[in-house]
Amino acid sequence: MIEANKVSLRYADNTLALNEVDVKINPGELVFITGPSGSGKTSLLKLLMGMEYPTAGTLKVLGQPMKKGRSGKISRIRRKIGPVFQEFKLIEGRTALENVYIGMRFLGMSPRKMKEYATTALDRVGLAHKKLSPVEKLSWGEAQRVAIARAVARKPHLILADEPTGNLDHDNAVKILELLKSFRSDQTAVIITTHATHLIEDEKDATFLYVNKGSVSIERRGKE
Ligand SMILES: Nc1ncnc2c1ncn2[C@@H]1O[C@H](COP(=O)(O)OP(=O)(O)OP(=O)(O)O)[C@@H](O)[C@H]1O
Repeated sequence: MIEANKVSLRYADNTLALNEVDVKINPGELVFITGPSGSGKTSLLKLLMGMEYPTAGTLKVLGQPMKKGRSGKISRIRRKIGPVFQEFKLIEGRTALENVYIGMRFLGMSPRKMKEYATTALDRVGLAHKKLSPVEKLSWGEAQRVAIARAVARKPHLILADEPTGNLDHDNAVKILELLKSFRSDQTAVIITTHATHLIEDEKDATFLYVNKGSVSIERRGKE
């Protein structure tokens, strides 16, 4: 589902954010990306989302080569990806339900189906009772769960979460990780960057990508 061969990313100012990364991720994998601040974790997620392109090497996501000039095909791939980024980009003045709809707007679904999927997603994140609340009236943790509902409502094949445990106390960080992990399925891989290594060190069935100064090493644990 993801195949990176000697992928590098050099930004316009010449910063080498990723250096010859080789990684293969299979459908249904749970992946944690860890590493020091500035090591390249977000850059890796941006490549997977098609927000940046490799400046060397080859990257395929869900069978699609991720390179410049393929924006039509890449936007079709993006529909199969559910991103949860640090700044949630929820739309104020709109309800939780409307914010989840917005994530599905380009999928060509009927309004009835969209409502059904959005309602199910809000239910899964424990916010059915807040679906008609404007998002600015929600707590930070609730807003984060709306962002997760928005990412998962379309039933993506790949969920990408950038530092979802940041800004959360221990109990809520554990809950958010459990919630994200619950969306893993045979078809859906879940990839999470986190600084909270103490919360994931006991994971027995997961893949760990350790990023250090743009290099990535991989450890696979569990059911092979
Ligand atoms: N748009 C950009 N232009 C130039 N350099 C960038 C850009 N974005 C990130 N960088 C640099 O690339 C390197 C990797 O950054 P990245 O954001 O991927 O790290 P990170 O591991 O996600 O860090 P953090 O844990 O602090 O979020 C850093 O040196 C950063 O300063």
